[in-house]
Amino acid sequence: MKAEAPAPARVEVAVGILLRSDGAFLLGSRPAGKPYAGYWEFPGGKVEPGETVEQALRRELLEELGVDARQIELWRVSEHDYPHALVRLHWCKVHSWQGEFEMREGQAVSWQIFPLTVAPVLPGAYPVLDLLAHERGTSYSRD
Ligand SMILES: Nc1nc2c([nH]c(=O)n2[C@H]2C[C@H](O)[C@@H](COP(=O)(O)OP(=O)(O)OP(=O)(O)O)O2)c(=O)[nH]1
Repeated sequence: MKAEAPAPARVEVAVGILLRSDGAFLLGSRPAGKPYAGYWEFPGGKVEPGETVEQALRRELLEELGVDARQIELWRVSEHDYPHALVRLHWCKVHSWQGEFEMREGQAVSWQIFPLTVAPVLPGAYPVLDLLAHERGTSYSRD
C-alpha cells in the first residue's frame, strides 16, 4: 500500500476588512522585502502560536496601522496556494477601531470602493473582493 502524502502545512493568516461608515474599506501596499511586495492587500498577517484569529488581527492592526480594533466579526475563511506558502485566510470585518492611523511600516494605504483604483491586488484576496462586491450589488474586476 502506498503511504499517503502528508497534508501540506497551512499558514494561518488573520485579515481585516476595515469598514468605514460610508462603506469604504482599507487596502495597503505590501512593504518591500516580502513576497509580492508592492501588491495591494487587506491589513493583517500570520497568526502566532497560541493566538486566536482576533488576537492576531488586533496585534497586526496595531503594529501596521496604530489602531486598536474594537468590533471584529469573523466572516469567511479561504485558502490560497502560493509558490511560497499554502495560506488559510481568516477574513474578519472590522466595524470599529480606536486611534489615529499611523502607517508604521511605511506602506501606502487607500480607502477603496468598487471599482478599485489600485492594482495589482494579492490573488488570495480575489474571492473576498468578489463577495464584498456581490454584497454591494456590483462585481469586482481584476483589470
Ligand atoms: N495581510 C494579507 N495577507 C494576504 C492577503 N491575501 C493573501 O493571499 N495574503 C497572504 C499573503 C501572505 O502569504 C500571507 C500573509 O503573510 P505576511 O507575510 O504578510 O504576514 P506577516 O505580516 O505576519 O509577515 P512577517 O511577520 O512574516 O513579515 O497571507 C491579504 O489581503 N492581506
